[in-house]
Amino acid sequence: MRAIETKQLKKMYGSVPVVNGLDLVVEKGEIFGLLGRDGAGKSTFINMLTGIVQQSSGTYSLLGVACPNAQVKKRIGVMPEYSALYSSMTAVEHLQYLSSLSGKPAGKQRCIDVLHSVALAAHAHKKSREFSFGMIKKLGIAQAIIHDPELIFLDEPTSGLDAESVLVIHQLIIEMQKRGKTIIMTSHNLDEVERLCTRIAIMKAGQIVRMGTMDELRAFYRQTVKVRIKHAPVPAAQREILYRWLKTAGTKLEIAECYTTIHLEEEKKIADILRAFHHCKTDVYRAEVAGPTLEEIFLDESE
Ligand SMILES: Nc1ncnc2c1ncn2[C@@H]1O[C@H](COP(=O)(O)OP(=O)(O)OP(=O)(O)O)[C@@H](O)[C@H]1O
Repeated sequence: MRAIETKQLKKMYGSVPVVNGLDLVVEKGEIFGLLGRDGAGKSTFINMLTGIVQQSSGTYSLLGVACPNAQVKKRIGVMPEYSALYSSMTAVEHLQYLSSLSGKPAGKQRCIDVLHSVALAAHAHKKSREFSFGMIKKLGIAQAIIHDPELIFLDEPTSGLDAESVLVIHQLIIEMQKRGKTIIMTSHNLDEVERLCTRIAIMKAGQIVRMGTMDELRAFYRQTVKVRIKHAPVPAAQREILYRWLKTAGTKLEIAECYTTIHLEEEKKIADILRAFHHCKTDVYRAEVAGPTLEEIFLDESE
């Protein structure tokens, strides 16, 4: 079953398309990562799917049901971007209250169990006015899952949390997936996305510019091979000829005194590069060939 399907989903603010006609399918059971620089449109996209923002055009369905739909809302969980908390209510009281609003009131023990799963059980009975930023964030995740939803939206679930809490949240996300839940998450933590997500979409200016599993993204980029060469300083008389040649041989050339990095379309061009250095009377000490990391893919795409 499809957890999410959007067709040409669009949001305009004035004349600016902030989300520009997105077609996306997320299958049930996926942990789907949305990446993109600040302002790429990730939150707006999620806000449309969760009914917080109304789309300008296009359609979407959640859990196989055309939306917006009040019944489906009960089957999804949303971590709020900014939690509006009642200062005199404890964590447990918040969860009890919020779950009752969702139509699936949670008992005290269920609340404590969920707080435990987000590493907040120790503060279960603390009033929210005494909460730190990290505690508020964890309560936001607890709020998203308290009613045991099938589809969970997490907007930067671990940003600002300490390392131990990050691990607890990662474990929670993995366990939820094992229980058949679908998770869609945004993150600026590329390691996290790489570790957790079954598929990743990279957003830029309201559009998805690249999407796939980590292996697919890597395979796509494997077409360009990054070669980093450590070499002797290039003799002044040879510089122009070598640099001109390198520019025609590859893309994304970075030149420093004794290091040159170049992206090549084909691996077999590496030999030509090394010959060019030799021809220009420059000793090569080391040549490293690297596939792209997710960070490089992300930065390339969102430039
Ligand atoms: N209510 C609004 N009115 C006008 N413009 C808005 C509104 N909400 C968002 N925008 C603009 O839409 C664009 C996308 O914002 P959005 O918050 O969706 O990006 P994002 O990818 O989630 O960024 P971040 O990673 O910083 O959260 C930005 O240029 C933002 O300024």
